[in-house]
Amino acid sequence: MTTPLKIAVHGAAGRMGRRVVALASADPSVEVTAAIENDQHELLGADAGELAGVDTLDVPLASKWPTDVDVVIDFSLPDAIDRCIEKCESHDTALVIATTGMTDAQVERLRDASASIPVVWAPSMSLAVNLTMKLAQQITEKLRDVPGGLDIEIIERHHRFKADAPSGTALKFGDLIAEKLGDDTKHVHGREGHTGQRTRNEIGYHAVRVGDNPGEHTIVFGMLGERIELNVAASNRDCYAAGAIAAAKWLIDRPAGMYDMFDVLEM
Ligand SMILES: NC(=O)C1=CN([C@@H]2O[C@H](COP(=O)(O)OP(=O)(O)OC[C@H]3O[C@@H](n4cnc5c(N)ncnc54)[C@H](O)[C@@H]3O)[C@@H](O)[C@H]2O)C=CC1
Ligand SMILES: O=C(O)C1=N[C@H](C(=O)O)C[C@H](O)C1
Repeated sequence: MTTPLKIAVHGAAGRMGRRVVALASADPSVEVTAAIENDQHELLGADAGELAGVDTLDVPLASKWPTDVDVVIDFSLPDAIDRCIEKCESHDTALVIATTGMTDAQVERLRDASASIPVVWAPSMSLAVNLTMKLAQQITEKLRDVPGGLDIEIIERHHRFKADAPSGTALKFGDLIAEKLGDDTKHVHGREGHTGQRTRNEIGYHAVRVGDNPGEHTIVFGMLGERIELNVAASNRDCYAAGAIAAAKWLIDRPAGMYDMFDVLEM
C-alpha cells in the first residue's frame, strides 16, 4: 500500500472545511494531518474529526502552520489567503484554493506563487458545475448570432451566510461565456430604476441569498420566441469537498503551475 497523501485543511472549522475533513477521513488514500484555523477561533485545540462529526483524528484545530504536509486544501476567507499562499510557497507545498471573493492583487499573488508550487484554483470544485460551464460555452457558441439576438443572464442562489456576491462560480460562468461572445461583453450586476432597454452585449448577474442553499446556478439563454435555462444545483456541500480532495490527489504529481478543475477533470 502506498503512503496516504498528507492533507492540511485551511479553514477547517468552517462549513466546507468540516466536510473536507469528514470525506478525507473516510478515504484511505489521504490523511488529514493538520487543521488550520485563524488564531482567534474559539474552537482552537478541538479535534478536527470530532468537529466534522466523524471519529477522533487526533488532529487539533491550530493556527500554527504545519510542517509535514503534501497538499493544503483551502476553503477560508479572502482575509486569510495572503498568509496561506505565502506559507505554501515557503514550505514548497501544493495548494488547492477554493476560496472565492479574492481581490485582483491576491489573484496576481497566487499566479506568482504558481511559478514555484503547483496550484489548483477554481471557484467551484463540483464536477456538475464544471461540466455545466462547458455546456454554457457550447450553447453560447451555437446561439451567439441567432436572428433576433441572444440575452444571457446568470442567476445564483446561495445560503444567507455567504459573504461574497455574486458567487465566484457565477463570475467564472460569465468570463467563460464572454470568451465566446467577444471582447465588447459588458457585465451588468442587477438592474434598478430607469435602465433603458437591455443592450445586446451584456451578461446580467443576479445574486439570491436564501436559507441554507448550498449553491445553485441558472444560466438563462433568452431569444425571441424561446429560451434555454441551464440549472445546476448542489443538494449538499460534498460535491465541492470531494472535488477538492480529487484535485489534491491529482495535483501532487504535477510540476509548478496554475491549474483549474477543467485540468483535473480532463474537460
Ligand atoms: N470552490 C468551491 O468549490 C467552493 C468554494 N467555497 C468558498 O469557500 C469559502 C469558505 O466557505 P464556507 O466554508 O462556507 O465559509 P465559512 O465561513 O463557514 O468557513 C471559513 C472558515 O475559514 C476560517 N478562517 C478565517 N480566517 C482564517 C485564517 N486566517 N486562517 C485559517 N482559517 C481562517 C473561518 O474561521 C471559518 O472557519 C468561501 O469563500 C466560499 O465561497 C465554498 C464552497 C465551494
Ligand atoms: O459560498 C458558498 O457556499 C459557495 N461558494 C462558491 C462560489 O462562490 O462560487 C461555490 C459554491 O457555489 C458554494
